[in-house]
Amino acid sequence: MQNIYYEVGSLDKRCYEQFALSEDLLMEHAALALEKEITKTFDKNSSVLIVSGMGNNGADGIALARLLYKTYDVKLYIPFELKSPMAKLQLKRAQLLGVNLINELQECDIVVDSLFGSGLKRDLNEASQKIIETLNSYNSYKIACDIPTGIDFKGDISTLAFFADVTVTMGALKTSLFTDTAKDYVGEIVVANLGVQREVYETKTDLFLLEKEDLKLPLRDKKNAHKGTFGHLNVVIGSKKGAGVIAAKAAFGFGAGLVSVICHECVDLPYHIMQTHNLSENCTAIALGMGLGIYDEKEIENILQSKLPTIIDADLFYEDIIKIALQKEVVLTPHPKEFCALLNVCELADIKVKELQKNRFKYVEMFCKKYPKVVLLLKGANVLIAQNEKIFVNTFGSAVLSKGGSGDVLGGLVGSLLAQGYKPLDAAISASLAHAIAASNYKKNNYSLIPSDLVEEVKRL
Ligand SMILES: NC(=O)C1=CN([C@@H]2O[C@H](COP(=O)(O)OP(=O)(O)OC[C@H]3O[C@@H](n4cnc5c(N)ncnc54)[C@H](OP(=O)(O)O)[C@@H]3O)[C@@H](O)[C@H]2O)[C@@H](O)CC1
Ligand SMILES: [K+]
Repeated sequence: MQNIYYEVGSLDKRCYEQFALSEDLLMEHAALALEKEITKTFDKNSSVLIVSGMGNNGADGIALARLLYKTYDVKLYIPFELKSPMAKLQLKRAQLLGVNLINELQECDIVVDSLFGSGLKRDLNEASQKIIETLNSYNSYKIACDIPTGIDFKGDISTLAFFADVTVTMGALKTSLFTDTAKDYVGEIVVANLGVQREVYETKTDLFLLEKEDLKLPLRDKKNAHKGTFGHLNVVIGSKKGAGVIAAKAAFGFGAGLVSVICHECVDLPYHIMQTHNLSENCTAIALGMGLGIYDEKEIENILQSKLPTIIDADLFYEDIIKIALQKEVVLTPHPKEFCALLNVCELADIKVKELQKNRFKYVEMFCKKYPKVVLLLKGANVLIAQNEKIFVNTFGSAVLSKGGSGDVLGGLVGSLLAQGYKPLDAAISASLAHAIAASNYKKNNYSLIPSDLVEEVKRL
């Protein structure tokens, strides 16, 4: 797990005040990290186009031009008059060496975007948009300094943004790199140390980036065990029966000892999934909401009042009845539209998906403040998993999963881990990672995955 921050200005300030590091020194390390990203892959004499803006992001790029001078074929393009004192100082240094300043963009082996960084405040003007458009059209290897130009501090893009292969971000990870909008632009993310190790630079945070190592599979180390040792999940089947059946199959494949569906009509089930009319006596967790449709209010009310660990998905986010469960440690797995409905039901906000997507962290925080026991898993290109004040980001998902049924598999995986005794937050984290990593292991192509393929990949983790 890695730390994430809303902003790192205060961490830079701490470096100056507590460790007597200078802005110049921090910037030198930023430029060294950019240099490393080039020298590790590209041969000497490769051509490098560096596009530098008027602020300190630009200054990082100009410092890089100096570091690469003589070994690489550097072309430095500065489209606007420099404003920041550091940028002016870096340019003076570069000019004293004789760095090649160019007046027109030229396609090179490598492009470094240091036009705007964390200081981007307004929409990109026309000239900047034109530059980014041209850079994006190049076949070059594209490196963004700190953050791709065009992505603002909230992670939003108002006009357009630089498409990076890699983003070398300065000091620490920022939330702006992990919005759904930013996902297509940031490429691989590398953190640059700014003169001290990250554990020194970073302070306490409640935001975390999940890594593969955070996936805790339900591996069995007990030898003296029977099926009851691994729990019994009850999946409530609704009017769209397939959803619950998909969840039940996924749960079984992810280690639940027993899985039953609660359904009053006949359902086509594999032999290893059982059917019941009421909660099973030895039930250890419940999954409900997927494909629910029209429901019996009394029955759902009873289930929501149960003390058993519960995962709730889909249709119930639109219903007032869900409030019964929100003072408990339930796991909720809404997609953005469902989360908007839930915020409305909970009288927290009346917003559309567009507004939510621009402020995912804000609305997740708002919800968790009101319901600190609930584990919220907000689906998206980057999944946010939150409880109380902590938010975890899962970036392993991809468009492979953009299919009907993927969410039902996730619900089943969460339910399976709950049934096996995982704490709700741990169940949500490991299920979400298993879901996304399994999908990325599917090698056929990125359009044909169906729920049963996904479950097969989960079984192979
Ligand atoms: N602090 C540190 O210790 C370290 C900082 N580091 C680096 O500094 C970067 C942050 O630097 P920064 O604050 O100077 O911001 P930056 O992104 O260069 O742009 C600001 C300039 O752009 C202008 N401007 C803004 N929007 C505009 C628009 N739409 N259209 C036109 N102009 C616009 C704005 O003008 P103003 O609003 O002031 O009029 C201002 O002049 C950070 O990303 C990292 O790379 C690293 O070296 C590590 C150490
Ligand atoms: K940039």
